[in-house]
Amino acid sequence: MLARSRALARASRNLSAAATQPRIVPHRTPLWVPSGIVVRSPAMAMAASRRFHAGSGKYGKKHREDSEKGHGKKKKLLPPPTEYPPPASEFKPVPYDQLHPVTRAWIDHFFSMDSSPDPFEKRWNELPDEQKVDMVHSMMQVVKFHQLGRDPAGTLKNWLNNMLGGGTAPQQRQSKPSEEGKQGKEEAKEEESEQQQQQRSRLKPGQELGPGGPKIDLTTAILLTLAAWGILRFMVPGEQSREITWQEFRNTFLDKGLVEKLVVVNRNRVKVYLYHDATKAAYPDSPAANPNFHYYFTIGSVEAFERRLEEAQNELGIPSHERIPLAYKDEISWTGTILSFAPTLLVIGSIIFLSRRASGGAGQSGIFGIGKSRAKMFNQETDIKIKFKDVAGMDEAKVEIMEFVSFLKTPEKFERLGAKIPRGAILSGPPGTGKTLLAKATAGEAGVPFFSVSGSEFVEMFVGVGPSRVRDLFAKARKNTPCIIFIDEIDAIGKARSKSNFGGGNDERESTLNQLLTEMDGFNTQDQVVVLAGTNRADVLDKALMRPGRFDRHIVIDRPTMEGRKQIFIVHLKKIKTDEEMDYLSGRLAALTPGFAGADIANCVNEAALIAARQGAETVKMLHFEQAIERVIGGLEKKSLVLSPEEKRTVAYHEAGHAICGWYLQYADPLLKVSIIPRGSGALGYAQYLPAGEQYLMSVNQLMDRMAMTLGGRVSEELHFDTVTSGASDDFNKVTRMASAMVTKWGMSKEVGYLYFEDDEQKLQKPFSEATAQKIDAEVKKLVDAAYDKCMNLLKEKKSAVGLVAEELLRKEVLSRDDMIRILGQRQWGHSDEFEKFFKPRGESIP
Ligand SMILES: Nc1ncnc2c1ncn2[C@@H]1O[C@H](COP(=O)(O)OP(=O)(O)OP(=O)(O)O)[C@@H](O)[C@H]1O
Repeated sequence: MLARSRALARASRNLSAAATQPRIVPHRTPLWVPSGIVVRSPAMAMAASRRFHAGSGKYGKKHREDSEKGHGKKKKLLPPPTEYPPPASEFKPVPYDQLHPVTRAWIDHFFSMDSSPDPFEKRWNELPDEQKVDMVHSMMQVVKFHQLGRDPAGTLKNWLNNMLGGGTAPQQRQSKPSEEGKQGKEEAKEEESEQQQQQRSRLKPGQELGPGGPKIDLTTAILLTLAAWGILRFMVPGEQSREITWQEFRNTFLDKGLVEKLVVVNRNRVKVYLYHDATKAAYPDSPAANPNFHYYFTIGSVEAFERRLEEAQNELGIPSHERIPLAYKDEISWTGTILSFAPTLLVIGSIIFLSRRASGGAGQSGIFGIGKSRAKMFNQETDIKIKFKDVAGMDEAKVEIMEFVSFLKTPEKFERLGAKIPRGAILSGPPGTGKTLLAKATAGEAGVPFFSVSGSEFVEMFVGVGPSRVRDLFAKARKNTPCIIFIDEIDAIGKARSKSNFGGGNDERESTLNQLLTEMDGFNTQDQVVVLAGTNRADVLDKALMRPGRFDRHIVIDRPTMEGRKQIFIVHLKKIKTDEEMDYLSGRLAALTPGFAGADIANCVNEAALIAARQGAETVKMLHFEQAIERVIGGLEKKSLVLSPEEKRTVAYHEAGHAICGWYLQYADPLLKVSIIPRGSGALGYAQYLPAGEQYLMSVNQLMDRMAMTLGGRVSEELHFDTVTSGASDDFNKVTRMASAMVTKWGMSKEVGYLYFEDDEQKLQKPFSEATAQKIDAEVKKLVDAAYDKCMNLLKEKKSAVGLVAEELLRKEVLSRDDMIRILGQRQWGHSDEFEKFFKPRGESIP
C-alpha cells in the first residue's frame, strides 16, 4: 500500500510538473504526454500504455531523460491551466471495469511507473476514493492541457463521462436497471430529491413548486437565454479568419513547426490549422490563440502550391512520415451563393414592390390586387351628405338628372309603364363646373351607395389590368344595387378608338373601353345601377359610348351665368362670416366674376376669408372679396418687382389707352378697374372691364371695337413716347386670334367667303389651299389695320384724357370705375341695369 502510495505520489508529481511546467510541443506532435510519449489519438495512448504495461523500459527511460534534459532546442513554456477542470468534488470514482477504455489506458500508464506486480485493475479498485479523485483530477489537467484547444465543450463532456465510467452519460446509466440495479435507482432518486431541494431553496416565499418546477417569469427567461447564449459563445466561439501571404505562412508558422494540417478549399485557398497551444505560447497576443481562428492564403494553382510546400518541407528537413497532412475540400460560400441569387431576388423584389404600389389603396395588396377596381365607395348614410340644394345653378342639368334619382328611388313607377330606364349620363363641361358635385348630389338625393373612380385609374402598365378593373367595378356595383357609379375624366379610357395606329395605338385603353361598353350592355333592366361619367372633352369620346342604352343622356354643364354665379356665391358665402348684405354682395361678386366656374368661385370666397384673416379683420368685407378676385384673375401682387419711373410711365399710358378706348367706344366693355401694380402672371398692369351683360353672340361692331380697345395700349405708347415697347405682344395675340376667327370661322370677310376652317395644330396639312391662305392673311391684316385706325383716331382725339387718366394712375396705381367717372364724366353709352345696380357708388372703393 505504501509502495502504491509512493508510486501514486510520484505519478501525481510528474503530472503536476507536466501541467504546471509543460514542455514545448515538438514539431508535428499533436498530443503531449508527460512521459514524453508522442500520442496522436486516445487509441494510440492506449496502445502506448499497453507497451508500458508489457514491461518495456525503453519509453520509461526516455521519459526520465527527457524530463531531465527538456525536449531539445525548441523548449518553451506554456501557460498553466487555470479554471479547468472543475473541482474534484464533482467527480464520482467508479470501479475499474466501468471506466472508459481510454481512461483505463491512462490509468495503466500511471501505474506502469510503479514497480508493483499487482494488475492495474486491482490497484485502481483498492485506491481510496480521495486518491482516485486526485488522480482523475490530475489526468484532467493533462487532458485540458492537450485537448481543450480542439473541442472544449466536447472534450469536457466526454471526459467527465469517461471518468464516471464507460463513456455513458450519468442520466443514461440511471435508466439501465439491469446493469446498475437498485443502486442506480437510488442514485437517481437521490439526485432528483437533491434537485428538488435546490429548486425549493430558490423559491420565493409563497411560491409553490409546480409539477414542472418553479414558473419562470419573462425577465428570468430573457436573462437565462442571454446567459445560455453567452456560455455557448464562450464555449464555441464563432469562426474567424485572416488572410496571410505565403511568406508569412512560411516564416511565422511553417518554419516554427506550428502547422498541424492544411486544407485546400475550392482549389484556390488554403486554410491553415495550427497547434493552438503551441501557437499561443509562441505568439500569446496573436488571434490564432483563439481556438476558432484560422489563417488562410490564396493560391494560383494547386499543383504549384503542392510543389512549393514540398520544397519548403525539404528545406526544413521534415521526414516524409511527418509531412504536414494536406486535405482537399469544396465549400459553398454563402456570400457567393447569395450574391449569385441577387439579380433574381432583385427582380422578384421589384415586381412585389411595383405590384404593391400598383395596388395602392385597393383592398387587396400585392400582385393579386392589381386587377381589382380602385373605386372608392361612399356610403349613402355616412359619407354622402351632398344634396341638390348644395349644387347651385345648373337647373336644367338638375332636372335631367333628377330622373335618375326617381328611377333609383321608385323603379316600379317606370317599369309599370314599360319604360326603359336610361343607363347613364355623361356630364360634360369645362373644369370645375360642378360635374362631380352633381353626381354626388344625385347619390345623396337617391340615398344609394356611390362608387367614384377616375378614368385614369383603369390605365395601368400591365396588359389586361384595365378591363379586369372595369369587370371588378361592375361586379361590386351589382352586389350593392341600387347604386351610382361615377367615372370622372372618362376621356382617359373613352377616347374614340383610332382607325389607324399612326403614332402608336393603345390596345390596352381600347380593350378597357370595350370592356366598359360590354358591361354597360350587360345590365338587365332590373339592375338598378346608374353610370354617370364626367369629362371636359365630350367631343373626343367614342361614339359607341354615347349611343342609347349606354350613356343615354348627355348633360352639358357650362360655366355659370350671372345668376348661376350669384347662386353659387350664396352657397359658398354661407360658410364664411360676413356682415355684408347677402343679396348685394353675391350679385356684385357675380358681376365682377364673368367666366368664373364654380370651383373658381369657391376658391375666391375662400381666398377672401384668408385675406381677411391675414389682415386681422373681424368679418370678411367687400374689399377682401375684391382683392381675392384680383388675385384669382391676375395672380399674386409682385411687390418685389420694382419698375423704373420710365417703365412705370409707359405702363400707365399703355393702360390708360385701353381704359379710354373702353370708355369711349360704343361697343367696347366699359372699364371696371385699371391697375399698374405688377402681378404674378407676368402682367405689369391690367385693366378689368365690365362685361356687357351675358353675351352669347358677338356682332362685327363689337368685335371691331374690342380689337380697337385691345390695340389701345400700343397706340397710346406711339402717341406719347418716341419709341414703343414689347409690352403689347399679348394684345396682338388676342387681336390676331379675333381677326382670324372672324375670317376663317365666322364668315365676316367678303373676300374669303362663308367658309369654316378648323385650326387643328396637330394636323400637318392646312385645310385650305395656298391661295386661300394668302387671302386669309390679307383679310386678317385688313381687319386689324381697320381696328388700329379706329383706335388711333379715337386716341388722337382723346389724347388729353389719356394723359389725365395716366397721371392719376401714376399717383394712385389703381383706378376704379368711380375714379373714371370723376375724371371723364359719365360714360356716354349706357349699360344694362342688371350690372349697373351693383356699381353705383356706395362710398367705398378699392384702395
Ligand atoms: N354649381 C355649384 N354649386 C356649388 N359649388 C360648386 C358648383 N360647381 C362647382 N362648385 C365647387 O367647385 C368644386 C369643384 O367642383 P367639381 O369637382 O364638381 O368640378 P368638376 O366639374 O367635376 O371638375 P373637373 O372637370 O375638373 O373634374 C366643388 O367642390 C364645389 O365646391
